[in-house]
Amino acid sequence: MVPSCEGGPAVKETLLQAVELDLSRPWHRLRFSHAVETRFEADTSVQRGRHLVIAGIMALVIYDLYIINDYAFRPEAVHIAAWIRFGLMTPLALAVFYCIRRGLPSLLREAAMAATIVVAMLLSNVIFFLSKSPYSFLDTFSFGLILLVGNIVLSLRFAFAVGSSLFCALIVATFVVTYEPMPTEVKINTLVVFTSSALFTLVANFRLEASERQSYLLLLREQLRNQAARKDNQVLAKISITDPLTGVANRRHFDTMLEQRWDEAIAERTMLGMLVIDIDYFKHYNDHYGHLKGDACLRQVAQEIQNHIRQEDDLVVRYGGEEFVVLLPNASASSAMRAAQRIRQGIEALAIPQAGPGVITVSVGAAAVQPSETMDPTILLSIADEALFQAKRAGRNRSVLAPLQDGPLPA
Ligand SMILES: Nc1nc2c(ncn2[C@@H]2O[C@H](COP(=O)(O)OP(=O)(O)OP(=O)(O)O)[C@@H](O)[C@H]2O)c(=O)[nH]1
Repeated sequence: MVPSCEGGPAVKETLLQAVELDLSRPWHRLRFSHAVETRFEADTSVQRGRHLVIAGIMALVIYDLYIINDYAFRPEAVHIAAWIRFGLMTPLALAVFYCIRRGLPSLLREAAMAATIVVAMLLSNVIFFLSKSPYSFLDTFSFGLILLVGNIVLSLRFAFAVGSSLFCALIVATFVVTYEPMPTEVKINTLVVFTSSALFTLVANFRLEASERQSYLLLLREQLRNQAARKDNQVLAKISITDPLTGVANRRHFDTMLEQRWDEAIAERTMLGMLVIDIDYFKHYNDHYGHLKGDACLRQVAQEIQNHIRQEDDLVVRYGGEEFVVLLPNASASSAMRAAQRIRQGIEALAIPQAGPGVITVSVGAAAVQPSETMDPTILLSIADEALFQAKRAGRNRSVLAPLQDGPLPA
């Protein structure tokens, strides 16, 4: 029985609270709160159905084998016993098992199984009652076995175990008391033995269900807690690599990814491209509109850069202040330059008004190299940065491709 953990975080949160509450419920309360009970049923119903059917078939086989018993000490009634066992009890029980196997709602499933126990008890009483054999009543002592099957082997849910035990007691009492050939002392003894069997098996039944439910609660709580912890870890991991203002990657993540992409490029013998993007005259914008508007502008620019890259492969990073870096795996110098132009034009097209005349623009330094073991990955950043410097010097709002292009760099 493994609890499943479906549903969103909020659902899991409330479920966890409900589980905690259920764990502190009074010892005599077996049922859980509604949400947990529903989950318990969903998680256990298939396995429980299977258990009921397998244990039920075993019990039925033994019930039918009692025909040997009938033959041994009430041979004159063996036909009627056979008819009751094979003609009535067996088809009825098989029909119930079939329905359970197909899937019944929990209450119906338990009720059907409890009713099968009551019918087995009724028919066993009918068999001994109809026989004229002087020893026929002897098997009333074994009726406790039927309780054993219902309350322990099948482990009927406690309420149903109590119900079926009461019905069985009523049936046994009725048949035993009205059965003439049985001496009174034996009747008393039969009823005492039966009642004690009922009580003992009910105590065992309660403990079985209580411990099954307790184990389920503990397991479910463990799973929900683990999931919550995993979720928290994922959130923390994401926070640790994200720039809080713009939502793109931060510099720490860039350092890791640059190394990683560099090694991949060496292994796969591919080019690695990079863009360094800097907003032009951002100080003017900030001074004119204030820091909050400046922040909003940075967010817009970051989003626009994101719009022009390959979402799965490329990485946008806020490198610092108003400077962004884009890492472009498997990109030649010309494709890095095309990406630079798309981004630069896209940002200009946003038409964010600058402090003076015109709109917010960016300058871009683009570079691409073929990485090798003898080179340091930071060289790529240096040459892209140098290209950015050229773009700024040449008047801004432009992209400049670093002179070292598709060929390998000197060590
Ligand atoms: N609003 C805001 N401004 C920032 C942030 N980080 C850096 N800045 C501002 O970005 C501006 C950068 O200015 P400079 O480095 O002088 O560069 P510039 O004015 O863009 O000039 P050029 O780069 O030469 O075109 C400064 O005014 C910083 O205060 C930030 O997180 N939010």
